Amino acid sequence: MKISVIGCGRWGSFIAWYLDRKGHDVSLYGRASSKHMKEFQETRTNGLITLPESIGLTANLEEATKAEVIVISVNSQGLRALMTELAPLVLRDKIFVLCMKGMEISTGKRLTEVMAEFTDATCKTAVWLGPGHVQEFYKGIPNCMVIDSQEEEVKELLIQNFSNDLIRFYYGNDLIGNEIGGAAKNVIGIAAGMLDGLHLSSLKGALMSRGTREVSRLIKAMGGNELSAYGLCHLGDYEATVFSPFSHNRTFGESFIRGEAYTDLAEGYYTVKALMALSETYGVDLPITEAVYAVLYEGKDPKETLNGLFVRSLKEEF
Ligand SMILES: NC(=O)c1ccc[n+]([C@@H]2O[C@H](COP(=O)([O-])OP(=O)(O)OC[C@H]3O[C@@H](n4cnc5c(N)ncnc54)[C@H](O)[C@@H]3O)[C@@H](O)[C@H]2O)c1
Ligand SMILES: O=P(O)(O)OC[C@H](O)CO
Repeated sequence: MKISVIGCGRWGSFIAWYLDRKGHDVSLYGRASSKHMKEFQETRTNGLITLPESIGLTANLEEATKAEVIVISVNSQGLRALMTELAPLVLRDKIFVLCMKGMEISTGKRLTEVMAEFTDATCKTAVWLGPGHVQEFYKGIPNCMVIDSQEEEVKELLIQNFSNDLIRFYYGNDLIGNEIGGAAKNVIGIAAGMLDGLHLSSLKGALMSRGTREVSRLIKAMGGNELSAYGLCHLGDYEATVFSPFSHNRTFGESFIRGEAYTDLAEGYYTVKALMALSETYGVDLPITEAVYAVLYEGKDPKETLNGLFVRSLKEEF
């Protein structure tokens, strides 16, 4: 398959490497101003991954849209700007694959809903979610992921053509649940980092249990399948987020508690805002999300906020 990957950061560059390794004809697009693209053009490496010569590097967006499959892996808040830039090219008969975990804060939309504003009926959109860090895949450590789409034939095509010994893909069947679950796991990842920063890592078991529970409530209220919170998009991603030293979201949470600056993309920092709005819209109680929001955006003391979670009225577990 001829595939373009848009977004040449940590994840987009890995996807390009992975799909090239799978035998596809891959090119990687990055803006000419991008430091990631400059690094790849000059050295073919970003320190995490080295791209073989078989992967074309381009800073020409029109060229990137010639492929039949267009994978997008930019920061979630940047998707609308990217699609606005693509709009004059009038794209038809394309399959877009979103490799991103977030939601649009300004509208509260899931990323496939943002895509729907920009694509016509000839274009199809899928999401690719689940656990995995470049550092591990690149060493040959396998993992399981999920691809979901409203179009059955698109799921089939992508899963058949993308699976191999490194990634076992499952067929998703709950776009709402998978998108919300994938985005929300980054907020739980920040909470996990905060616990690490407070030397309370032993609470991560409870975080896993209660985090999945609150996300499952939200998914159900939004019309999705609550079980998706226990699937690869969310619970299945906790090892890579709640526990991994490679997780940007977990590291961001820990750095925040320590008062240290953190500059890499931590999607949960933005997603927490979108989840707060959804909590209100759907009337769903999201105590962990609220706690993360209070610490990040309202300047609340982390330890006191945690104590606040413990003194809420006592309730049934399920
Ligand atoms: N296991 C997984 O599924 C997994 C793993 C890592 C990251 N991710 C997701 O991938 C997404 C990207 O994360 P990352 O860690 O690669 O971030 P990153 O900051 O390393 O890379 C993002 C890239 O997007 C580029 N970009 C932003 N707007 C653009 C635009 N309009 N046009 C072209 N390029 C644009 C930036 O220049 C940057 O190079 C996030 O949503 C993240 O949650 C998923
Ligand atoms: O490094 P993080 O926290 O952005 O997480 C990356 C992936 O989503 C883990 O599967």
